[in-house]
Amino acid sequence: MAALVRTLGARLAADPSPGRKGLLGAGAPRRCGPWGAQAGDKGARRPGPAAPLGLAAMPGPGTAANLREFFCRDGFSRVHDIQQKHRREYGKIFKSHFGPQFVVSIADRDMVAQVLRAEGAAPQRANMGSWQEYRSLRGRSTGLISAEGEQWLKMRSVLRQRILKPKDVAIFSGEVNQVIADLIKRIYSLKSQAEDGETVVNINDLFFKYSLEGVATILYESRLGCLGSRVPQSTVDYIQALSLMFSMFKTSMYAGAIPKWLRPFIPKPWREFCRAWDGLFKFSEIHVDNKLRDIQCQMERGQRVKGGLLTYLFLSQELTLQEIYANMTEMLLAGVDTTSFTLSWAVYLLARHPEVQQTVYQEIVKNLGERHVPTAADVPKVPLVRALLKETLRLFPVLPGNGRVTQEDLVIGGYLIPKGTQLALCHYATSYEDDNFPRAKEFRPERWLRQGNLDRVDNFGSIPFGYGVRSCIGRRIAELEIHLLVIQLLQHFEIKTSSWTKTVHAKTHGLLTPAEPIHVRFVNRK
Ligand code: HEM
Repeated sequence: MAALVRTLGARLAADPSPGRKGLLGAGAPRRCGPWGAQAGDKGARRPGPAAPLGLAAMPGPGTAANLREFFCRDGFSRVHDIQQKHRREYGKIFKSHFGPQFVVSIADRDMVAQVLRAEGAAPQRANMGSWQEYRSLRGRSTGLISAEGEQWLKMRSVLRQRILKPKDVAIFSGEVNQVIADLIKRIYSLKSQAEDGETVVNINDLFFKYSLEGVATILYESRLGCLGSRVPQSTVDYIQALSLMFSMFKTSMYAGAIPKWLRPFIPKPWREFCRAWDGLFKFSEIHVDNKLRDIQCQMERGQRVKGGLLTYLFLSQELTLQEIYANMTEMLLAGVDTTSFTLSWAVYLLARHPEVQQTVYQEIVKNLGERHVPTAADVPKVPLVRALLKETLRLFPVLPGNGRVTQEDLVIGGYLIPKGTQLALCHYATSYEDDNFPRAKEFRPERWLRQGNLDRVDNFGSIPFGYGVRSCIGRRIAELEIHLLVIQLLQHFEIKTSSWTKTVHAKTHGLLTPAEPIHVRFVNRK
């Protein structure tokens, strides 16, 4: 590893801006957005009409320090902490090198807003070279996450018609409620096996199965059986591939960060990266093919074919079969851990804050009743449930940072940032700024409640689903799964800390995850 650090360090020192001529300030700007240095330029180092500074003048950790932080001090598990540390040390905008990549980090609400509001028609999130390379190696298509440009625009315009708006996903309330009914049964069964009759250990395991079952029900229009006592083998294989993908997070980061020419010397990261993807694709192909066979049978019998997202994709023929496989694979990857970790954090926060839990419960009972099974139409009647999710994602944004590659020269914070620069938007750091959220460290869901119809509680300091045309396409699915489950959990149980519930810390493991398992007591309401 030391040799790797030395080699990368030497290459970066020799070529501080790989692939970009003039990145460190040399070369004339091609075009700056009309928003320019003055608009919302809260963090500018040299305000006013002065010419923007070049990147050479931007502060930031040195290459060697950054490599040490990430590769030797396990910085990959502390991405969220490092954001805050660098924000304190270097200010709201700073530069760093990560492997062969040069990154400008932005840890300021107004600058983040400036970047995202200025996006073009097909924003690029990050260099997806390693994802794209795997796909072309195996003859597979890219999906929404890995695609760029025209290809992305085409797929996004097809998928957005079916799942982007709350009303599109409201129709899945019935299916989601069936999954919730199974989860509640499972909780009763786990409680009955516990010594105290109440404690469920490692709730993320439970919510992982719920999220996988829930999102697969919507994406594949079929049940996987994750919440039963015997999980089918193909699902077990998938879970293994998924955990390989995440446990290999660091490895897959290395797979992207390690240049190709180093692969013969360090083959494992790339090999494991491909193995994990093979498993994820295989699972999607099995379920997509099953659905396709079903539809063919129905058509042969002369029946009218009706269905959800996948059926629509087959019948409309707007995407090729390879594109359907790729999108189902990438959406499933994006839709399971994100939802399950968010649920784990929400339940943890409710257990630790009984007074908040009681207020949310009272609102549910008052506006929906003690046993009414809610649908999407009921969610606006319990604004505190929505506020709870927003506050959970503010404190524990499952994606602590996001990325954009600039598509034209930009002036941000008084610096000229050339087209093609990788930006890191530090959402975790901005979520904990008192200026953005008074008493930011405190869990106060009510901060998200609207005072009146005209009041909008938007805040670029916390945008856990991203923003704009490339924001999370599964947001409404995740919200439906989480809102409906939280309502029913609180209708059935009072959630309490167990004697084992300690303060749980966050660590970055690809996503912002609990560093320790969370155990809680589900106490029956009646
Ligand atoms: C709590 C749950 C979730 C959170 C916090 C979350 C967050 C995010 C974020 C921050 C992005 C990047 C947005 C941007 O670049 O502006 C994203 C993208 C994406 N998410 Fe989610 N997500 C969640 C659940 C889901 C679910 C359930 C699905 C699928 C059903 C999903 C599918 C996707 C896809 C496909 C993209 C890429 C979109 C594109 O590039 O066009 N996500 N998500």
